[in-house]
Amino acid sequence: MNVDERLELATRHTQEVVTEEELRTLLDERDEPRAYIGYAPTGEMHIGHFTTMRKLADFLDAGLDVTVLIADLHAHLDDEKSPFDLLEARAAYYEETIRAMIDAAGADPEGVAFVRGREFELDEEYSLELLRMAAETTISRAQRAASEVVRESDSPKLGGLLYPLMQTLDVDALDADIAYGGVDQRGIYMLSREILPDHGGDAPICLFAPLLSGLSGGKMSASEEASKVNLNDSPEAVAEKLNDAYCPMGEREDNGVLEYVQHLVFPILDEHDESFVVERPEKYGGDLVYDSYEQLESDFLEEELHPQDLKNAAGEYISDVIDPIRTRLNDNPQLLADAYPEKYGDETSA
Ligand SMILES: N[C@@H](Cc1ccc(O)cc1)C(=O)O
Repeated sequence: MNVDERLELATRHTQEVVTEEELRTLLDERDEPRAYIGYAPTGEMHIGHFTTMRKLADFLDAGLDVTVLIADLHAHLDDEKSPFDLLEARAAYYEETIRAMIDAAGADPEGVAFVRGREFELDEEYSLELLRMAAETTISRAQRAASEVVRESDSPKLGGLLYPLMQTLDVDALDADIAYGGVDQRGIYMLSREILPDHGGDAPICLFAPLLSGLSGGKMSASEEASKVNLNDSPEAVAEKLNDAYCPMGEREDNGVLEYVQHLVFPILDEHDESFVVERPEKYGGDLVYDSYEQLESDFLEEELHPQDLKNAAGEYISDVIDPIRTRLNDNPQLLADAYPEKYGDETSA
């Protein structure tokens, strides 16, 4: 593969690359540059996570050395989203689910390194550099950097300010050339680009995935169950969420159904050389077969493809795509029971 091909693979379906020139140079100079993505194990994982994660398959194909950081301490630093005594259980659930997602995306999870934050974030050298950074960074700068990520509150805690500094130090500790994440991570990594060179590291090249709409229109919300498909939702639950989704005839804006078909379903179908089939009775014109998202979208915008038909088909494809992950989680109910005892604990603790 030449540099252009690797660049195209590494950047497709992303929203922003900072900067493409730096990335090209990196790919040109190095056969196996290092990329990482971090996840703070807080709420349950959903198809938004899967969409972001799917790109790791592209990274591996482009010859990158990929690390997934399970940022356990960050999950607690962010307004105690995860209680301290649940960090290990949530980290275990995230790691297993992420492995299943990588597998379902057509890549080999064995080819990805997994690391927990606390394995290196408590090292002396790391801690010392963190204190130096804390001494130099203003509260308002740290707050601004983390504002899209750390939960807002009327009385912000110190943990949320250390959060972006530690995320910055992680880049260096993991020796990553590339930081990848949702575009909500942008503020933090722009801070990293600015200050890391003064702290013994290099400014990371950043790749940002788009943040997709929720299914009920507007942003996907962790607290709004109907707005997202969880990775352990049954086929019936997926069908129901899709059926209730916001998907007005001929409209693209805030249309989560279209976005998931574009960013999750099509890339995975492409991987298997399959097309997207919308089954329709003969009297409504018969089946529609799409080989590309662009064809599907143009039919939808021209109102050739009815929202209900799209929802039915999208529900089945999304359900198929998450099926191997659902199976892994159902085979090991203890993972969810330990990670979210209030929601799943009773089912298995008898
Ligand atoms: N900020 C990321 C988690 C993360 C933590 C530390 C990192 O180094 C990278 C990413 C999130 O929102 O989930």
